[in-house]
Amino acid sequence: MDKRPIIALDFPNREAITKFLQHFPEKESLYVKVGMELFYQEGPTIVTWLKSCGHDVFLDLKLHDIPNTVESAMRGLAKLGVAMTNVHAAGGVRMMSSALKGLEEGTVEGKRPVLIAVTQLTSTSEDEMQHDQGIDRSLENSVLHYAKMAEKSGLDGVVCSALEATAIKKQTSDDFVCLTPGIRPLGAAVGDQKRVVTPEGARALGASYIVVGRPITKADNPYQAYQEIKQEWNGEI
Ligand SMILES: O=C(O)c1cc(=O)[nH]c(=O)n1[C@@H]1O[C@H](COP(=O)(O)O)[C@@H](O)[C@H]1O
Repeated sequence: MDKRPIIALDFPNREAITKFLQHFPEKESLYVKVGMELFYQEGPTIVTWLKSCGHDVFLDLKLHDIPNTVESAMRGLAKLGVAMTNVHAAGGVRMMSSALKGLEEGTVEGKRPVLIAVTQLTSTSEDEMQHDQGIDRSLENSVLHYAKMAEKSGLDGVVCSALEATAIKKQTSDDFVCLTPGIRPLGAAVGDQKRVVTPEGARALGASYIVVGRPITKADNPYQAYQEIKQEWNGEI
């Protein structure tokens, strides 16, 4: 379990991030997430820059394509030296294994980035999953299925809601990662998320990491919001 909540930097450009990070003490090393909104605008240099500021980066591009394409993309992304990255488990075992192969081969120095697979997005409800994806099982079963496929492919863990973390932990190895977005402190606006859990709830349910965006990025005082969420996540309040 990482003590730092991962902050989702869902901003359009570097200028907006610079403004946001001014709320934080300069020397504080954060764990931040660069997603597609930012990466598609700023490209790989945004990762290099955040790392040079002393932050760890989770590169969330949710790759999902044919195995050969994903393998080559991962081989290139590995050079950025991010701490963690991801693919969609729906791409299947062959695609996930290829992603891992590309990442391993592309890692030139240091440790290979942690590789995890998105199961069912935390914005998806069971009804939506069954209707839109035509999956005739419970949401928890679908997430568990994907988690086992990810483990079989050699991946380090999955992205899921903390609601499924306990069940996943029971059926996978001890160090299997459950990274959980959809985190909302009590009373916070839920927005488009469906399977939400508080920071304290995520800890109690066995999450390995929490990812938090809007409750921090849209707060009047982002640093205070971050500190409160961090304390709750670490069981300090
Ligand atoms: O892979 C992710 O990070 C992810 C997976 C998922 O199932 N749900 C999910 O919300 N995320 C990401 O986590 C972040 C959550 O942001 P907030 O809803 O603002 O806290 C966003 O950047 C999403 O892209």
